[in-house]
Amino acid sequence: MNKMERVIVALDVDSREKALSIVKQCAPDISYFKIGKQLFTAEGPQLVKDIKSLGVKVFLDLKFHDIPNTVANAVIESAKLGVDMVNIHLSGGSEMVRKTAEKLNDFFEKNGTKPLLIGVTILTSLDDNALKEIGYAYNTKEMVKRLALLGKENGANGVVCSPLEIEIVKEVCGKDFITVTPGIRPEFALNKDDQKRVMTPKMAFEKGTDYIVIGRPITKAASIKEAVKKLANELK
Ligand SMILES: O=c1ccn([C@@H]2O[C@H](COP(=O)(O)O)[C@@H](O)[C@H]2O)c(=O)[nH]1
Repeated sequence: MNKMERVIVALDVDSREKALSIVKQCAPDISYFKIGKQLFTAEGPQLVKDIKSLGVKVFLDLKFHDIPNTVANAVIESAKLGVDMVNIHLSGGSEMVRKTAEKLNDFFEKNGTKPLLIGVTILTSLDDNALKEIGYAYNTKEMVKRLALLGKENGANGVVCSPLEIEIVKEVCGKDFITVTPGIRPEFALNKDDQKRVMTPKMAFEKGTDYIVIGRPITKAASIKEAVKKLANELK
């Protein structure tokens, strides 16, 4: 896959019309889109199916975090929508991850297809001070490493982490364990907004990430088409 095929654009908008307009403006250079809590809450599962029917890939970013039975069943409902990637919070614990992975494997046996199961490690909006405030005993790098291992050992296909931890995740979990990295700020839009652990897209790919997630630098650009072009140039 070339780099642009590994760019996931976050559709963080409040309506179907806006989401479909972004998808159209990104085409044909970008073919992977992320539906998160805002858009899903506004428009529901039908929009997920409709975006999938355009022939693009969908990452359903609902970051499930609950008791094992609830998370596993919610992930199965996501799989039924035909999405390509789903995620859960790894801080939900090993039993939650294992049960979800097992249920997804059963789903695969019956349907011949399943989404990638990706575990969220530490949100890219958090830094070491924020982890201290929450009461975590380790810094961001160590926490990401520990949670990534927990994910790998219990059946996740990869993790969401910041680009700063790509190398450590690959080192401890192996190069085939997928990294999905938000916290991406291209040279043409370096404002961090609420992100703390960031990197440029070019550097993130150089560090070995599998996918980058990018939202506002593209979706809030004066011209989405122009921003996509600039991103493609940066990645050349
Ligand atoms: O740790 C995480 C997990 C998910 N996200 C999501 O990625 C995008 C990033 O958007 P930007 O506008 O490029 O900052 C957004 O949908 C988040 O919910 C993340 O940023 N960090």
